[in-house]
Amino acid sequence: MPDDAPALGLAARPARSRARLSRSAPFVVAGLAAVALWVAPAVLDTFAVNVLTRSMIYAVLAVTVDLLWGFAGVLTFGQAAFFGVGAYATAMALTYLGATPEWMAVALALSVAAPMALGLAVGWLSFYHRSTALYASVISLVTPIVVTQLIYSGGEWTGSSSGLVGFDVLPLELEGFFRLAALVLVAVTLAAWVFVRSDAERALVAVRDNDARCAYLGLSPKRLQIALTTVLAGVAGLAGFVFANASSVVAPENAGFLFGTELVIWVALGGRGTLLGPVLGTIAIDYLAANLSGDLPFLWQLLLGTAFVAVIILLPGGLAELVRRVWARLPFGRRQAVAPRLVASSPRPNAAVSGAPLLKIENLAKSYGSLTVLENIDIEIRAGELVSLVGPNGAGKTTLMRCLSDGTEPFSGAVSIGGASTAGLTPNRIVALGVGRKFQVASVFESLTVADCLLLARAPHDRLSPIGRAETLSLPQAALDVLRMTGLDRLLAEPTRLLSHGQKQALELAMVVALEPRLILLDEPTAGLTKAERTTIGAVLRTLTGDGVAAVLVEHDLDFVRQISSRIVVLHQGRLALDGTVDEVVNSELVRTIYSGGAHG
Ligand SMILES: Nc1ncnc2c1ncn2[C@@H]1O[C@H](COP(=O)(O)OP(=O)(O)OP(=O)(O)O)[C@@H](O)[C@H]1O
Repeated sequence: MPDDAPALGLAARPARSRARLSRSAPFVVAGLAAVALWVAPAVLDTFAVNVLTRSMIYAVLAVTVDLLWGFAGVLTFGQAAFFGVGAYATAMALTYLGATPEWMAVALALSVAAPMALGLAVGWLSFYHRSTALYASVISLVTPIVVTQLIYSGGEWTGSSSGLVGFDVLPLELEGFFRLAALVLVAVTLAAWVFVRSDAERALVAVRDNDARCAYLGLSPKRLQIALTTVLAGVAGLAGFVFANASSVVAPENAGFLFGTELVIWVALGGRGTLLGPVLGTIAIDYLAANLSGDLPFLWQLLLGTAFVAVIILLPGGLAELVRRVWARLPFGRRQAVAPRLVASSPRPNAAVSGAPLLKIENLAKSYGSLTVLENIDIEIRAGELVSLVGPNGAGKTTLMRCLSDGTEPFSGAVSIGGASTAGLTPNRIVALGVGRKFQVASVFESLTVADCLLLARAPHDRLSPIGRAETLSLPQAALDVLRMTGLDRLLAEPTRLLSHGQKQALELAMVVALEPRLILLDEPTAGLTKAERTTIGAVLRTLTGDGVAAVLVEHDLDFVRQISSRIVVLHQGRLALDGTVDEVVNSELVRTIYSGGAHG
C-alpha cells in the first residue's frame, strides 16, 4: 500500500480542482450533444436527416481511425474493410435469415464478431513480427482490396458488384435511424474521449514514440497494438450494422480502399489526435459533399483535394489546431498541466538471498555473420554485487547487455536469471524475471511528461487505468531519491523533450529503478554528465546494491568504476580478459596493455 507521506508533488490545488472540472467535461458535452441530436430531427428537413444519419455513422469510423492514427501512430486505410464486413454480415443475416428480433440480435453479434476476427488476424499480421508502422499501413491498404474482391466473388450471396438491397431492417422511421446513429456516435466518442485522457492511453503514445523502450518496461507493444486493432475493428463493424439497417443497402464500395482513404483525409482535415476534430470534420465534409457533389461533381473533388493539401501544409494539426490556437489565447483557455502527487511505495520483501548466482552466463558466444563479437563468456553475479564491464571500444560490452536483456537475440550458450533460462524470452518477459535495463542513449518518451514516463515504468506493478488518471504516483524510495537529487521532482508535468541530456539520463535511471528490478543493467549511465550528476548516480547505485540489487555497469569512466564497483570484468576483442576485484584489475599489467592498444587476441 502506498504511504501517503511524503508528498513531493506540486501543491497545485486550484489546478487540481480545474482538472477535476475538466474530467467531467466529456460527460457534459456528450449529454448536451445527445439532447441536441435527439431533438434535431424535429427541426431538420428529410434530406438533412437522411444525410446526417450517414455522416454520423462515418464519424464513428473517423473516431476509430483517429485512435489508431492520431494516438497510436498507425496510419490505417483498413477501417473501411471492417465497416464493410460488419455491414455485409448484417445484410446477409437479414437477407437470408430474416429480421425477427432473434435474427436481428444474431446480425448484431455477427456484425461485431466477424470484423473483430478479421481485425485480430490483421493485427497479428501487422504487429506480431517486429514489424514497422509502415508495414502495418501497407497491410491496412491490402485488407480493403481483399475484402472487396471477396465481395465481388461472392456471387448471389453477396450480390457481387450490385451489393445487397431491400432486406428487412430494424422497425424504425427515418428519425429513429438518425437517433440511433447519434446514440452510437455519442457513446463511441465519449468512450474514446474518456480513454484518451486515461493512464492506459499513455501506453499507446509510448508505443508510438519508442516501442523498444516499452518492451524494456515490461509492456508488450505488439499485444497492445493487436488488441487496439481488434477492438476498433469491432466498433467499425457496429457502425456497419447501423449503416446496413439505416440505408437498407450495402455495396462493395462500403468496404473499399477508396472509402478507407477518404476516412483518413477527413480525419486529417478535422485534426488527427483531437477526437472531436475528426468527428466534426467528417460530419461537415460528408454533409457538404452531399450538398455540393450533385451540382459540382468534379469541382467538389478538386475543392476537397485542395483543402487537404492546404491543411497539410498550413495546419498540420487540421482544423482543430486552429480552434486550439484561438482557445489557448483566451484567458480561461490556458491549461495548467497537473502532475500526480509523488508518494513512496511500500518496500517489497526481498526474495531470500541464497548463495546461488542471480545472473549466470555460460559459454556465451555471438556472431554477426562471419564477425565473432563474443566468445566463451562465463560470468556469475550475485545479489548485492556491482559488476563493471569495461573494455576498449568494440570489445562487445553493449552486445553482451543486449544478449542479457533479450532472449530472442540469436546467440549460443546460456543465460539464466534467478535460475530461469532467458532463452527465447522477449524483453518484456525478461523484465518480468526482475531485470531493468538502461540504454546507452537516454531512451525516454518524447511526447510524454516526466510523470507519464514514470507511470509507465510502474505498469508491471500498478495497473494502468483505461478510464482515468491516477492522482498519485507511488515509486520506490530509490526512484524518489533520483528524482529529488536531480530536481526532476519539480518537473513532473514537464514534457520530456524539454529536458536536458543529464535530466533525461536521470529520468531513465529513475524509470529503471521504478521497475524494482533484482538485476539492473546500465549502459554508460554517466556519459555526458557533470561531476555532480555522476556522484548522484553513484550514490543511487550504492543504495540499490546495498538493498540486495545486483548491477552490471558498462562504463568508460574508470575513476567512477573504481569508486563504486565490487568487481570488474574486462572484455577484450569479445573475450573475457579478466574477472577480478577492483585492486586486481587496476594493478593488472594485462589491462594496462589492453588499454594502451598492445594486446591482440
Ligand atoms: N548489429 C550489428 N551488426 C554487425 N556488427 C555489429 C552490430 N552491433 C555491433 N556490432 C559489432 O560488434 C562489435 C562489438 O560492438 P559493441 O557495440 O558491443 O561494442 P562495445 O564494447 O559496446 O563498444 P563501445 O564501447 O564503443 O560502445 C563491434 O565490432 C561492432 O562493430
